[in-house]
Amino acid sequence: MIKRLFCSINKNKIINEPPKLSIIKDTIYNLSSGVGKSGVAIIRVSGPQAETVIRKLIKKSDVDKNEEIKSRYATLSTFYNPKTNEQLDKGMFIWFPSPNSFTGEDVVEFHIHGGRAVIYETMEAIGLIEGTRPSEQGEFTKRAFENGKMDLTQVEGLSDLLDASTSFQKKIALKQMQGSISEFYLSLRKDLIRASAYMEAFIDFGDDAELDPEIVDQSRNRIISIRDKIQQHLNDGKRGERLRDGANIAIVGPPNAGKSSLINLLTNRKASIVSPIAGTTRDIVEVILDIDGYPVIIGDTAGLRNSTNDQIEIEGIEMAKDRFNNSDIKLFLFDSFNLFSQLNQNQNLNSSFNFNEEIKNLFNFIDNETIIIFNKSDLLKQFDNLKEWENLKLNLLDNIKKSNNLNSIQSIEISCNNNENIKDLLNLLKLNLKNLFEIQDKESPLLTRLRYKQHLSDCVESLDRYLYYCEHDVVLASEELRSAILSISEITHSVNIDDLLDIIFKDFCIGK
Ligand SMILES: Nc1nc2c(ncn2[C@@H]2O[C@H](COP(=O)(O)OP(=O)(O)OP(=O)(O)O)[C@@H](O)[C@H]2O)c(=O)[nH]1
Repeated sequence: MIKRLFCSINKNKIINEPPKLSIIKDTIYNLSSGVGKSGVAIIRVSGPQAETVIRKLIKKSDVDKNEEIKSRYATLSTFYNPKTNEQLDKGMFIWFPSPNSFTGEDVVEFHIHGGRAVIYETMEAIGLIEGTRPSEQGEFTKRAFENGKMDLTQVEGLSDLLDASTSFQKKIALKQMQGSISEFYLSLRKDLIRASAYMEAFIDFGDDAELDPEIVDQSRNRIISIRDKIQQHLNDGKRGERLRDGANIAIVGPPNAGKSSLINLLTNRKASIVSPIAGTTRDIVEVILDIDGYPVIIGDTAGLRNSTNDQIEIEGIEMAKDRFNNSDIKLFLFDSFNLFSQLNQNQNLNSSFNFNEEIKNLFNFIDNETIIIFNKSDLLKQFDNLKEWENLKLNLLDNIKKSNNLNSIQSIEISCNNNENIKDLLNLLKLNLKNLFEIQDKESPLLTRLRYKQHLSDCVESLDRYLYYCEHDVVLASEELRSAILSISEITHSVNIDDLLDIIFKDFCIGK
């Protein structure tokens, strides 16, 4: 049996460590507020020279040379160029001495007027002070990470927060930045360490120890439940991906049903061409929308018909079908007037509707996330047999439900021209989006990065191998447990840190 080697430390031995090198870091500065003219601009300075920067820029009377600068206090002051003594601006500064600052270093924030010249001259003046230099992209956050102010998931949360364009994205990013994801993964890690304690102890005791089958069983059961928890977290139904990229919504239907009219109504602008000519939309017209805080990409597709010889339109129809099949929410639009006219001509509810093959094929893909929309309800008002229209709708929905094995089917009647029921349609969409985005298991956070997915999958694989080995080979089983723990640890504190940091901080702005 392989035994672990321990290094014993002789406490009486005097260890001559090499003297520690004190690495003097540059003091970095940059504009932390947005670029461009603004009421107030904030220049952040971080590093050992931060206090010197304050003292060099302000008038002596504002803070006496020997006086301690009040921390976390907004001090009104006039700022001067330390070389020319020319006034730069009148504003405020806030002093955050280490370690209670964003970066963990000494930090000062100058709140000045947001004009280009004021910002430029103030930055130039700070640059005159020895040991200072402009920050690189994400360098403030990098220092915060290096100083243990945040872990990797929190840094990524901050990056997402800066990129968030809808309120749901913001909500999740804020939670992540404040440590919700770290807490979840750290507690999984802790559970794994606890569950592995027995195996480790057994190996440490060596050949003399006997495996207590009951304790092995307990340990194995604990690992199985942790493994299942991770697997459940991994099966998040692509919620995390959707949060970043937006949910895909496709509008499909026969030509002239009003698909472009609907997308224009939902987006409140003319995104797609509306015309009475069938086959107007050929390509997929995509619009990014924020519906109730959820990010959404909505696509208007080519009208589905098979009576065309137009090669471009045929290609557009193929793309529409593909988009429909791969969408999170499908809006299947019909022209109510057209449908009802067919009935009035045929007078036979049971006869199959005159749908073209392309439409009939797509019926197979109608699922729980499809909303059947009967548009142009305004045109129905001219008929006096509307009861039959209700029967016709029920008949059609029933047919689809039966052939697709669905318990229920979502449908709504609207008029794009008269704005009828558009609010109700939006509410239906919001409900569907809520189900898509919001996780049922409140304890488990959203999987917002592919990186987490990879480490978690590695962890599950190691745990599966552990479960296989633990019956026959305790050492190998224990090795697998250790590598499972390492995989989880990598999420918050990656081992290949430099490569990863470069990727993460590349997305940051210079003042962050
Ligand atoms: N009366 C009425 N007409 C509508 C309504 N919605 C759309 N239309 C009209 O129907 C015609 C076709 O509308 P579009 O929005 O271009 O239809 P489409 O489904 O995008 O058509 P294709 O691009 O050919 O697939 C236009 O003349 C619209 O003004 C509605 O609610 N009521």
